[in-house]
Amino acid sequence: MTPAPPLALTMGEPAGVGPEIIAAAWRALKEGPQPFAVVGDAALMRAQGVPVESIAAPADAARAFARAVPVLDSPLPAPVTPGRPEAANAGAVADWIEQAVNLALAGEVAGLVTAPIAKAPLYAAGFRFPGHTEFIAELTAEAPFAGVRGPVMMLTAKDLRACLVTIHAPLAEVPELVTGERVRRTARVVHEAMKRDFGIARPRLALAALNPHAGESGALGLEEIGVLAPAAAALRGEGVEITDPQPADTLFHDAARAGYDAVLCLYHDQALIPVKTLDFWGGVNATLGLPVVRTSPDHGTGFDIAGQGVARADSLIAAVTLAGEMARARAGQDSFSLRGRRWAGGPDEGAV
Ligand SMILES: NC(=O)c1ccc[n+]([C@@H]2O[C@H](COP(=O)([O-])OP(=O)(O)OC[C@H]3O[C@@H](n4cnc5c(N)ncnc54)[C@H](O)[C@@H]3O)[C@@H](O)[C@H]2O)c1
Ligand SMILES: N[C@H](C(=O)O)[C@H](O)COP(=O)(O)O
Repeated sequence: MTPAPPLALTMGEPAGVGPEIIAAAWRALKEGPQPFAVVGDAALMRAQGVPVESIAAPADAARAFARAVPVLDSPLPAPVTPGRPEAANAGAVADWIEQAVNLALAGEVAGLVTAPIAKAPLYAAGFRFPGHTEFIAELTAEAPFAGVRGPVMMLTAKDLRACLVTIHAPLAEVPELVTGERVRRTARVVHEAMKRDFGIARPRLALAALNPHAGESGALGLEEIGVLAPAAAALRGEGVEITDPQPADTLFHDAARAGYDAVLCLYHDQALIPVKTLDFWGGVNATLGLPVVRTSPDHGTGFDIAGQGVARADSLIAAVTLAGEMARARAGQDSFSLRGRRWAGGPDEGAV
């Protein structure tokens, strides 16, 4: 089996569940066609009880992948205690992400998968971005990109792709942030990403309303009349197939999901509740509208269970699988899907 081009997998917060779920993901995927090179601390990877091979370049990953975790070694400055993030390591966590992005921009990897980071310790160390999404957007801002530039955060599980119009905004600020321009830009990014990264020739988008019953013709709020419906009409006028704002509670049942390829949700939990309800363990966070493919597990660092050997790798496995599929779609390769492949412990067909 010809291995796919490697992905870069950043280790994330070393005191979180990242190192152990990377080890579990490698055990599940090592016989499969999608190699990855870990960007992180080789000694910490080795401490997870898996064979590790330090490699000089991502091109060496495929050769080693079936027998050892390939690591582009970038050692941490301070020791790691599971569950207790160390400020001295925050710089290395950000550096790993930057290294992986640069490898993707240079074409040395097909995309990147990022193990969870903990925001608060990074903020305390001076990290000035809300999270990976905005950081990677900044790192790729100067790179050429033939399309409407994001970033747009998408959470996906099984057949649901939920794309966020606002991300980590306090709920009280959402109505003011949901402008016609932000809705139009998000929809354009999603429309193009469905074609570029998912091979969907004629994307069908749904738009969630903000207010109960989509505002009840204005009786329960005016955002649908004044902002959302006009934005949807303008988008349809430029060839983006998108619904008028729909009552959010009617958008996520089985039959509704069959009616669209992606749904625009106006705030964080409007997207993440249905995604994590549909498949808490197999959801994936993907960043759309950037020059690089990037996915991440839908969960965080799990400090309360880190190092206990109970963290599940389902979401990371799904993130690696999806990144490989998006990279192949983006590269215009055959629409071969990893989902059709089964290997020891890997995701079953349709698991995400
Ligand atoms: N992909 C990412 O980088 C990412 C995603 C979400 C949250 N975060 C960050 O992670 C930190 C902690 O976030 P949180 O506490 O809100 O959420 P969390 O996902 O870390 O933990 C929530 C609950 O889920 C459990 N859990 C998490 N991952 C698990 C796994 N793989 N297997 C089994 N159980 C698991 C935890 O034990 C905890 O009980 C925050 O700083 C947050 O911003 C990062
Ligand atoms: N997507 C996660 C969530 O919102 O629950 C998390 O915050 C990760 O965000 P980044 O991928 O931007 O780090």
